[in-house]
Amino acid sequence: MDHAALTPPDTSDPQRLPGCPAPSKLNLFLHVVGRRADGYHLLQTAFRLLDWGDTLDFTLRGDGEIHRTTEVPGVPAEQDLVMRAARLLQAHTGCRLGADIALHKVLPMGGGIGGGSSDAATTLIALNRLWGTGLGRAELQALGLQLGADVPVFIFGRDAFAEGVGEALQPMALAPAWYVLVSPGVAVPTAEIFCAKDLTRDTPPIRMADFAACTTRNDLQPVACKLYPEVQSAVDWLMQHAPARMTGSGACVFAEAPSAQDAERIAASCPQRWSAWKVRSASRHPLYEWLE
Ligand SMILES: C[C@@](CO)(OP(=O)(O)O)[C@H](O)COP(=O)(O)OP(=O)(O)OC[C@H]1O[C@@H](n2ccc(N)nc2=O)[C@H](O)[C@@H]1O
Ligand SMILES: Nc1ncnc2c1ncn2[C@@H]1O[C@H](COP(=O)(O)OP(=O)(O)O)[C@@H](O)[C@H]1O
Repeated sequence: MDHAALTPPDTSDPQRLPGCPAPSKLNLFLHVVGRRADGYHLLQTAFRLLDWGDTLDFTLRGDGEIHRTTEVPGVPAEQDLVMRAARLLQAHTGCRLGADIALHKVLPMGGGIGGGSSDAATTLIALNRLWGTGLGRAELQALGLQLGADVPVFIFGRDAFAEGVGEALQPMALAPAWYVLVSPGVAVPTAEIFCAKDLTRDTPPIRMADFAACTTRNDLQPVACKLYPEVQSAVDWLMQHAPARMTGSGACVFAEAPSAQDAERIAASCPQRWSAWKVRSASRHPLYEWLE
């Protein structure tokens, strides 16, 4: 399947920000190196931003109310990370303005490609502009972390080597690449994978400088594949074409392709019961320039 590239929105109307992009991500590797006292896991991972994502429209309201104006199957408005992000920014800044927010969802949910987290990050970045609340990148990242471990990287806005629970970020220079992304049609709950008894939690830490030379893996993959056999089937299928790996806590599986044509050809041959896309890397978040 093909999709439109993400572009920055039209900013000509001070009351509206239509078509704000929320890109997806891959975890090129993911090592669990320890566990905090609160149960959260200490990770090392390489986040790669992708030129494919959801889009959101924001319209200013003067009455302080925040509404989601679109239906998102399986995500009631009150549980939507978008609504939680908007309320968090409003409370943090004491802003008296509100917004109508339309979320156009295209990313598979529970896919390990960070859709919900990216929607939340785009909401923080866009409303910070629309409301004129003036928070800087670091403050927005810290706010985003309250919503989820994956939110800060989308505000950071660049490919990153991440440590901690995913919030300690260093920029990473990665060559542009094409990927095949396969969604095996199951949603994997992140918490279930981190809770698993047989998860490897003691992978020795690596240094960012050694990333290219090291043998890496996704420590969450064996657990997800055991609990969700379709994920293992997708890895096995994609492996026939190129070295394949699961992203995040799953369920999506990806492989780098030598060219756009190869990515297209492999995606087109994906078994009918799954979805597959040709996806290009993005070196910057499309809203990167909006923050200092
Ligand atoms: C695994 C990763 C890799 O990028 O991505 P996804 O597969 O979700 O996209 C992330 O660490 C996920 O981040 P995110 O999806 O924001 O997770 P959160 O909402 O913060 O956490 C969901 C649950 O996962 C567990 N969790 C999450 C992150 C972490 N470092 N250790 C954990 O133990 C916790 O049980 C937490 O309650
Ligand atoms: N805006 C949103 N988009 C997607 N999922 C959301 C959103 N808000 C809350 N969620 C919840 O978060 C869960 C996982 O979100 P998602 O980001 O798609 O997956 P992952 O964490 O695997 O990358 C969903 O199953 C859903 O219950």
